[in-house]
Amino acid sequence: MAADAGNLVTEQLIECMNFAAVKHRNQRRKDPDKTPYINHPLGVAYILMKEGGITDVQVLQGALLHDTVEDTETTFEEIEELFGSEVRGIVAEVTDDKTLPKMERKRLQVVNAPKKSHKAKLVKLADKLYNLRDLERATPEGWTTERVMEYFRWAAQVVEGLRGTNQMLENKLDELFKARGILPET
Ligand SMILES: Nc1nc2c(ncn2[C@@H]2O[C@H](COP(=O)(O)OP(=O)(O)O)[C@@H](OP(=O)(O)OP(=O)(O)O)[C@H]2O)c(=O)[nH]1
Ligand SMILES: [Mn+2]
Repeated sequence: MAADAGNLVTEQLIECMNFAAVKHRNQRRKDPDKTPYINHPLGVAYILMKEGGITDVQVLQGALLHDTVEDTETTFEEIEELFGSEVRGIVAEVTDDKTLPKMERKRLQVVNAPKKSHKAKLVKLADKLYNLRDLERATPEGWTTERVMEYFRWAAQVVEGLRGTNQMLENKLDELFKARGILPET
């Protein structure tokens, strides 16, 4: 790759990391340590690169920004202005409508997963993989064992609709589901 092209990609990614860090600056994860929220979008992009083999810069940008509109005051217009329409599109596809009741949002994720673009499906697979591993690592404050198990069962339904997208990520998700008895052992 030409040096200039490489520098552009580096700049695009660092712009997103900084934007997400600023937007999520006051947020913490739900674990007892109150981990900074930014660890999550960074980790989702890291999973895509290191475990999914993904180098598509727009997918990685989408991963870094994927919770900014859903969880902060960020707008889609802002994302488009700074990062372009394709990144805006990926973020829009993975953003839940927080005005809907939680059960409806959860149901829509299952129903809509198969209709998502390939790039949005990649971000969703890595998001679920990160969150399930996070649940294995620490139980969010106030969550019962049953609620954790319910999240695994729901995530497995969403992942059903994302299959055929990235075998490496899907295999790692399947290992987690199997360990919980959610998929039949093959
Ligand atoms: N496992 C885990 N999740 C945490 C933690 N802190 C925050 N979260 C976030 O909580 C969401 C899952 O919790 P839920 O109770 O199911 O959903 P809610 O936040 O919308 O109410 C995920 O949102 P999301 O990334 O938008 O994904 P999704 O689950 O909505 O698809 C996840 O990123 C934590 O310590 N552990
Ligand atoms: Mn997320």
